[in-house]
Amino acid sequence: MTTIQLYDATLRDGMQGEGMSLTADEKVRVVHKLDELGVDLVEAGFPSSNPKEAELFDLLARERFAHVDIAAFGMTRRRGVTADADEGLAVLAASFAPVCTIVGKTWALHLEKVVRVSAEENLAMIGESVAFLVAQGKRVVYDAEHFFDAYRADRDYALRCVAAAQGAGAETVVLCDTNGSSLPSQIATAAADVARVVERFGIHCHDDLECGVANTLAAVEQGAVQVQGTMNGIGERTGNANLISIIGNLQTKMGHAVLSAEQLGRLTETAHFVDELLNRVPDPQQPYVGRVAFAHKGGMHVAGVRADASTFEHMEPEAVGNERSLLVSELAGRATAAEKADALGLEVDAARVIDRVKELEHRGYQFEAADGSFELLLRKEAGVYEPLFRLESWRCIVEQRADGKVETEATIKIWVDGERYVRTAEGNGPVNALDRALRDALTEIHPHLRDLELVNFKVRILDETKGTGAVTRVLLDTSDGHDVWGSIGVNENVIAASWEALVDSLERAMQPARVRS
Ligand SMILES: CC(=O)SCCNC(=O)CCNC(=O)[C@H](O)C(C)(C)COP(=O)(O)OP(=O)(O)OC[C@H]1O[C@@H](n2cnc3c(N)ncnc32)[C@H](O)[C@@H]1OP(=O)(O)O
Ligand SMILES: CC(=O)C(=O)O
Repeated sequence: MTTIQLYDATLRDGMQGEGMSLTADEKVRVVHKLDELGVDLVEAGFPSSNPKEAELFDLLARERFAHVDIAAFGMTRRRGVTADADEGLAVLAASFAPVCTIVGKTWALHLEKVVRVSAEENLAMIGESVAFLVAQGKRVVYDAEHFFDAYRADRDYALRCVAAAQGAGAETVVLCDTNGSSLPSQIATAAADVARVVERFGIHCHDDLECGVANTLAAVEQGAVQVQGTMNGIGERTGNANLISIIGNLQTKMGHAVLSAEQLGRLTETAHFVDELLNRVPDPQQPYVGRVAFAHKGGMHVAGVRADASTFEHMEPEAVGNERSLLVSELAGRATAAEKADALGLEVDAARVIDRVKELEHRGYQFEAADGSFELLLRKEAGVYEPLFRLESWRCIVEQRADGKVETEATIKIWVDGERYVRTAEGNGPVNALDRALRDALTEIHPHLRDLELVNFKVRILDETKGTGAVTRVLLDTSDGHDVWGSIGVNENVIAASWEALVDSLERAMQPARVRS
């Protein structure tokens, strides 16, 4: 089977997306990550564009990569200058990068409105620019910008443009759907035509019609041997074709061994690494690598997965470094409760557990994001639940002073092992003050509760139409540094709802270690 080259454009085209920016050092880290993943070519940037890109190329020149080759990006010579006098091409020629990717025009609209050259002059710009870089010892990738729009406008001229690049020595000619305006059938027709004229062609798609990945695969089916894309599909406008999904599809659906099994197992961590560096929250629904890409919620689905995961999964999540999860909710059936209880080593009446979940969700609870509270519910049903303390009372005072400052103080009175604890604490809000007072008492007996961190606090009003009489749902995420769990509280009073979630979060921290499902 043909070997497909993986070409990552995250650091060039990806950075053309709104809000996308990385420092030169961060970009170097991305290249190392892509190298570990097994990407063949990384388009690191446009070295003649700005000082940061120039600095990046200086940094990259000192790095060593196991597999990846760096491509420097630029464009064909400007009109009216020779290739050897063109400043942009000179920067590419001087770069350490073994590969130079240059973009050139194909579409009459651009010849008329943007570069303002004749069709023949454009062919000369393409051929001379490629030939110049080849003569400088570079491997040249030629990006045929707007190829598919051009093909629809004037098929013969579009084919002459790519033939000119190939004739001048381009290693690969890449068909670009620059405006993302094409559908898979259009890509397939044009790519099949190109395959008759050009030996090695690649594909570069944008996602304006949400067809970026499908279009890329359609071109591969017609013989494309290089696939260009970006991590998580970042890029100009609606983004580029998502290389993560392209890799997943090529490898697991189309039989192209683009990565080793070990490298494929890094797909999820690589996708998340790039999101983290860009300060983006990973899309939970992203195919292959999203947090819920293999999450099952419908009771009938969970029952199927319990019998054989392939009943409701297109592949083993572990193969791409992801994991399966089962979501507990009012849509669950007995199988979900049974699976969760099994993982904790608990024996429960699964039907009763699910009835209880459904009844609680009807009252405003939501267990999907409250795995800690659900675990406690299971333990109560299994008869192995031990409360941390017995509550006598809690009280919160919020005081606004004349100078505008708001002070909060909480007092808790609890009983543990027959002993009464009364504690008062201040906080930056009622929940913080209650947490401090409660943990002040409990850490005397359970010191490790001191290490817990409340990492997320979400409040939702469930019946807005009732105004201040509405029910409030509080979701709390707690971390012990290794594990994060969610807990939930529901009450008409927001502080009471918060207290309930807080107590669940601490009680969950006291439960014995268990297996996750
Ligand atoms: C489809 C793509 O994604 S291509 C990559 C797009 N990415 C970027 O543009 C990011 C980096 N770009 C830059 O830093 C700047 O645009 C630069 C340094 C490349 C050029 O800057 P400037 O010289 O100020 O030109 P500007 O950005 O306005 O671009 C228009 C010029 O480029 C010329 N041009 C555009 N495409 C091409 C091409 N493929 N080949 C030759 N010339 C081209 C136009 O003719 C125009 O020249 P003119 O001003 O003499 O008429
Ligand atoms: C080259 C490129 O990024 C494009 O044509 O979309």
